[in-house]
Amino acid sequence: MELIHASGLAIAAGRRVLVRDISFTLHPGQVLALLGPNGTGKSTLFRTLLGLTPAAAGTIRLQGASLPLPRRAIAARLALVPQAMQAAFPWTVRDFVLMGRTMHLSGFAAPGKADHAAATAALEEIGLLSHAERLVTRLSGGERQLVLIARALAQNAPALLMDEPSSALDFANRERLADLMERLARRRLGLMFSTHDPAQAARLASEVLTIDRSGTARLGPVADQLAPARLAALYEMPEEAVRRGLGNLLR
Ligand SMILES: Nc1ncnc2c1ncn2[C@@H]1O[C@H](COP(=O)(O)OP(=O)(O)OP(=O)(O)O)[C@@H](O)[C@H]1O
Repeated sequence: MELIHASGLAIAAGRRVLVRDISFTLHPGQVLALLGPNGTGKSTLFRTLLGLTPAAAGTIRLQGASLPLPRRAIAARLALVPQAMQAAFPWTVRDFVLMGRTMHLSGFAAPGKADHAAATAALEEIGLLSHAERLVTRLSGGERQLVLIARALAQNAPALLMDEPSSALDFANRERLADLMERLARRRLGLMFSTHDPAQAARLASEVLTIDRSGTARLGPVADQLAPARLAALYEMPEEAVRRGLGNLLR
């Protein structure tokens, strides 16, 4: 069963079409990287897949069901790790992660045993269990990013959209996240993540979707998409500069 299927999709910010003709499929166990210069529409693509921003054209199917779908039906199929936490309220880490369970609760029902167990498992998975009673407003940027990942895991959706999930993480936590993503893929979750780091895409993904400044989307295997000439065209920079930037990745 396809977790996500996008066909002829055009994404827009307000009335401005950002990217035309995006087509891709995410299968269970697949890791798909999303690469492109700043402001080309990566976050907007995620918002569109989640039904939060209307598509300008094309179709999106989540596990065979076409958008638009009720919020709960989307949340049962797709979880998002957003780029940054917008938490003005001093929730504890545990309560914040429990919000990932909202779609499993009816109305204003209080979280039950299964919800607490899912939140605990998610915190444990990301190594945050000892931080469960801290306030999210007092966490560092990297710790907040880990909490966002835990909240998405607690949702128990079969597919995860991760918007630059390691941008604030230190080297050790980046490696832990990479290990976690590999574990999740082995458990047959589908993962789609945006990154500005071709090395991270090369390490984790089998396929790469790129969006360039002209609004063109291109899908292909990692080896083709991350070739220096292709990256040079994508980022509009000299191939020599790409080769310098990639350094050891090419050796
Ligand atoms: N709510 C909004 N209203 C109007 N324009 C928006 C809105 N959100 C985003 N945009 C515009 O849409 C374009 C794409 O933004 P988006 O955040 O999707 O890019 P991105 O590829 O994720 O960027 P980055 O790599 O910098 O995170 C940008 O030009 C941005 O200014």
